[in-house]
Amino acid sequence: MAKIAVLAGDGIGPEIIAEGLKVLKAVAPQHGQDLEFTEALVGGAAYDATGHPLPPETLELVQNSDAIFFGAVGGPKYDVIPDPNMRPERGALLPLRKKLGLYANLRPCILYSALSSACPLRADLVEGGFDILVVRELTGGLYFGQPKSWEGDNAIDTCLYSREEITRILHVAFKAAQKRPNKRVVSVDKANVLETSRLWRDTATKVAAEYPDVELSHQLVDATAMDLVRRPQSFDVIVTENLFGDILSDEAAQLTGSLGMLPSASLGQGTFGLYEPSHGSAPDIAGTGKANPLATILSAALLLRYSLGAEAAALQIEKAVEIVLNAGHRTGDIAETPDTKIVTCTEMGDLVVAAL
Ligand SMILES: NC(=O)C1=CN([C@@H]2O[C@H](COP(=O)(O)OP(=O)(O)OC[C@H]3O[C@@H](n4cnc5c(N)ncnc54)[C@H](O)[C@@H]3O)[C@@H](O)[C@H]2O)C=CC1
Ligand SMILES: CC(C)CC(=O)C(=O)O
Ligand SMILES: [Mg+2]
Repeated sequence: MAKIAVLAGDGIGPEIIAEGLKVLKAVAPQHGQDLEFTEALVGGAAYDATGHPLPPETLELVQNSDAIFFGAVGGPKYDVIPDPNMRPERGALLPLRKKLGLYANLRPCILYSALSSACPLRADLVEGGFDILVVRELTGGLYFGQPKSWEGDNAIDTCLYSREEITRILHVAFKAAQKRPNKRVVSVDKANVLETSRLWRDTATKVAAEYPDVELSHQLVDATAMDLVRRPQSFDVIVTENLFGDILSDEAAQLTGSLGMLPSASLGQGTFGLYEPSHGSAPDIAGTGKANPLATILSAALLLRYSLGAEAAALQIEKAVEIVLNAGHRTGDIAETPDTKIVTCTEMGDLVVAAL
């Protein structure tokens, strides 16, 4: 039996996780997967209940699980907690990633053909769709480097990377590229001004020598941001550091129609992983039924693929999502026109279950 820790979190977290669970519970038995789900508090919900965004019980649960199914954390209510390290993002999500060694964040940005008109780009730029895999380094860089402080009118964040940290994420990217038809990696940095980026570029060039079948190119992050909207189809695998990957993947997500379409897998050395939509807690739509659960449902597929090795089950979910989209069902964020009939978060989950 595989143990899945379910951490729904804040805002739309509980709404989208409910739909992801529905799908997991429907598909797993069809593939001989016996899953045990245990829910625990995280983020603002945990802070409200226990005074800590990552209570020891939650940490213990995840450390004894095979995978984490995660919603989202944070929201304006928690931005005023005096100690920033007690806020949901810095007090729960980042420590979870770091403590569990989840350094590789995979974000597959795929434009489904049914959603081509939900993409904000000109039709001729995305005809035939695109399939970009963003490989984001997740436990280093500016989000974690010390010192980190704000005193009076001065604040500091530290960007720190070791060659070892860069090497291991590059191997993830090159191995992923080897399995894809185009076998191309763009390593994104800011090597014209940042020392960490100079080390990154040097390391990328060295690691590339071990993958002669994969084509490596380097690009500065500002130009990548531009090219994503100018020629998205030119990208295959993008590998980059934590902050750049955070920003570029939201940009790429919108090209697929909505941030509500972008799943993610956060992986380390073994099969353990944390699976969450790439978006946040969307406080502006929480409780309205407007949340798109597809990023979470697609993250459930990644959980089956990477932590449980259940490729057929993962493909079944991905196919079901495609069927639902091809049939014209839309949540508001991916509606093409004001006249498009909108389904709720729960209805979208039900439609995917029905299409499995
Ligand atoms: N992994 C996590 O838990 C993350 C947490 N956050 C936190 O979430 C809170 C809100 O942050 P924002 O900057 O507003 O980012 P956000 O990703 O929550 O929302 C950005 C925009 O996208 C929309 N959106 C996001 N997910 C959607 C979905 N599934 N369906 C339909 N629309 C969706 C929202 O309504 C909003 O207009 C903050 O406290 C932030 O720190 C942000 C990103 C990731
Ligand atoms: C707390 C943030 C780093 C979360 C986020 O924006 C992300 O992981 O994409
Ligand atoms: Mg982000």
